Amino acid sequence: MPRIAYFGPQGTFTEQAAGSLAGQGDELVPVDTIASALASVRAGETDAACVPVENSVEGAVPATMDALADGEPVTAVAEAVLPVRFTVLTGQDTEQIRTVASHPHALAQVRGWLAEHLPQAQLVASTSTAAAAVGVQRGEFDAAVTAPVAVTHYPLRVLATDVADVPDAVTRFLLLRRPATPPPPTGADRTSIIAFMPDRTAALAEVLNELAVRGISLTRLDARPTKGRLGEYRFHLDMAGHIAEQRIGDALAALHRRCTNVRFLGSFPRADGVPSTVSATAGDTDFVTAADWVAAIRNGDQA
Ligand SMILES: O=C(O)C(=O)C[C@]1(C(=O)O)C=C[C@@H](O)C=C1
Repeated sequence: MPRIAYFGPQGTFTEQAAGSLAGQGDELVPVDTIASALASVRAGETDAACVPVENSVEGAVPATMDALADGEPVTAVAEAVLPVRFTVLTGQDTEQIRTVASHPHALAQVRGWLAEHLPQAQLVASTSTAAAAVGVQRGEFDAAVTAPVAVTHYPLRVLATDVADVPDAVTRFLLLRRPATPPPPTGADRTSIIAFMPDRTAALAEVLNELAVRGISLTRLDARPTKGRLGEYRFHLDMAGHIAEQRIGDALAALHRRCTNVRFLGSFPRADGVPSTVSATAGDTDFVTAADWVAAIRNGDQA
């Protein structure tokens, strides 16, 4: 039976995402950190891992960026986008709540609500929203900001539901496997890479230009320090399109020439189903016709 590791423990938003991406009969395996979810796939202990990648309010999840960049390559084969509204669970009377724990991304999305309803409480970072609920059960914290499903696993008092400073917040999750042939293109795909840049003037501008001249639309650009010298960064880029498409393959080949290293993180269908727009001169046939023309010249065969 295929096993999917997910960022747990039971009752996280990631468990919900993993459930929506799993096939029938897949076993969901909770692990405590994002790094250990990816480590279990790399080691072959599980077949896939589900982790959060970005939130519409708080941005990228740094632990996921680092776990994708370090270690053996893994590639995304699918994504899910979930609405994120929180439930506040407690084991105390409201007046006695002194500490509220959750994942830092979750705390950041309910800061306004906490200031209004629990102004006396100190905020404590936990490894995940569900880990905060476990902490409340153990008496380590007085309240936890969790995913709505957490209450089915951790029978605590529900202090509030539907809590969100930004009502339409969503988080995007990836399903990752050991590298294999990407799923076939659908016309509404995303390609994800990490570009390790040389320390050279305009290096990032050159990379972005390679995408721009091929009419490729970026859907995300995030920087993370390489943890080497101060000022050295790697860039996480998501773009509309699939590596099977000529303009994407051609652009990635150009980045391979320009960057210190490019890590391919997958081409997979977009959860929002938005089709890629292809400019008038960057369709697959434009590239094939152009390549045939060059080949003909090289063969002394110019029409
Ligand atoms: O802790 C969880 O429940 C998670 O799945 C992690 C996570 C995140 O990393 O952003 C997922 C969605 C919410 O934005 C808050 C926390």
